[in-house]
Amino acid sequence: MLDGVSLAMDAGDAMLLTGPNGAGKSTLLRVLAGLRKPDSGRILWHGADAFEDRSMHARHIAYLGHQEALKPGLTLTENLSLFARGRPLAPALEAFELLELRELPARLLSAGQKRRAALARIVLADAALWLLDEPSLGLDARAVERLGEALALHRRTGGMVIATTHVPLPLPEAGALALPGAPLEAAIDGAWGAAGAWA
Ligand SMILES: Nc1ncnc2c1ncn2[C@@H]1O[C@H](COP(=O)(O)OP(=O)(O)OP(=O)(O)O)[C@@H](O)[C@H]1O
Repeated sequence: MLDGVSLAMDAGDAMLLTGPNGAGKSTLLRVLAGLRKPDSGRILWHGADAFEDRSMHARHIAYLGHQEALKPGLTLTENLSLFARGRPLAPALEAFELLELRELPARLLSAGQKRRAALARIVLADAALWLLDEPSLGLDARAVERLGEALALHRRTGGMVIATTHVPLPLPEAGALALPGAPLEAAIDGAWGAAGAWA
């Protein structure tokens, strides 16, 4: 499904992954995140193979999947603290207007608030490469604006973004990679493969 896919990123770059349902966008993101090994091809970070040193690769990555990965019984502050490694929470909470909700258990957050919390975790991660699977899913217009500001700040400071989407995202001057989708038999055969490199 991902045969022949090749992309390279530099500091400040952004890339949009598009394509029909089932085209392999989420799969490619998971491969890039080091969560799934490609059948063939390589992921290189400054020339070093990501799968030879997964913990090194993980340090460069902040990955947002479809699930928000919040512990429902913990407050937002407690949830984010799990990822903070001593970094202050306030800038990440502020970026998505979550300060007033910080003492609420995650189970009481609305779908859009949970998405904002998951995005705050990405900001907090302080990672060079953000891998975002449909980051604007469930966000209202104001939150999409805040997302745009967070993305712009990340890129201005040398960060990189790869995002899947079915809708326009506030990501100006992003490159685009359209995955065409694959015949059902190819998906069933498990024709995985990816090649990628970024300087
Ligand atoms: N672990 C897996 N084993 C086998 N097939 C899988 C696995 N995960 C996903 N697939 C299949 O791979 C294809 C690509 O899935 P993927 O989630 O990457 O698509 P997508 O482009 O992100 O789709 P969407 O736009 O619906 O989010 C689908 O046909 C899916 O059923």
